Amino acid sequence: MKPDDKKKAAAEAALVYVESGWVIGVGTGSTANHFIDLLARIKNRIEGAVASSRATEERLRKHGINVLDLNATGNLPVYVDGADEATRHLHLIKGGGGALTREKIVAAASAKFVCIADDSKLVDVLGRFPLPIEVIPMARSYVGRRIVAHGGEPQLRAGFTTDNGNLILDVHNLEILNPVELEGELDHIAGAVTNGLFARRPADVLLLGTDSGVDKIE
Ligand SMILES: O=C(CO)[C@H](O)[C@H](O)COP(=O)(O)O
Repeated sequence: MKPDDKKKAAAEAALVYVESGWVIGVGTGSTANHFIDLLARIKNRIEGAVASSRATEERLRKHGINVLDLNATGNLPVYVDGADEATRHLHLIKGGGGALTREKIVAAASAKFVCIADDSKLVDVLGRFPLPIEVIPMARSYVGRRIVAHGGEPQLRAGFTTDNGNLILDVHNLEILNPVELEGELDHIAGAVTNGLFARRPADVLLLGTDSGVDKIE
């Protein structure tokens, strides 16, 4: 099965976590896009969705799905989003699409985080995928030096600005043996808005599209 078909299968399996009358959180990326396209089929049964990026907001609106502001909804029952890497402990690297800050906010405000991905995303140790860090532009060099002190190799994502007007440093060569600790340490660097580790608020369920169906890890 092609990776995209596996992503679609995982997205379809996430629909059972959506209940009638709910406002749900929706992530960003190609797997989340499959989920949005499938969600359109049941759009009349849900109240609406909170988007984790402008791109997602646009796609939801195109399907006629009601888009709501997180400030108006309060906490959400469920958030559905993809990941760049995931472990069996449900720790994730996210932010390949650069939406990590809004994704982390919506995940934090949701009772359940359902992560959808194809099985190529499952790893034993996080870090082969470069860890994205959103930084305030004036802090780019400072944050970079602090990352080097952590043993990482930061690379500026060229020509990219986040929905929040910031930059992304993609950090290579990290072997992340303790994601909970590293997430906290990186959170304390001045000028680093968000790092792409989702370990302090991990996924609650991981739905992985495989050649033989969808595996559920929880
Ligand atoms: O974190 C993300 C965007 O910021 C995405 O969830 C992540 O990059 C996975 O993308 P895709 O579903 O296209 O493989």
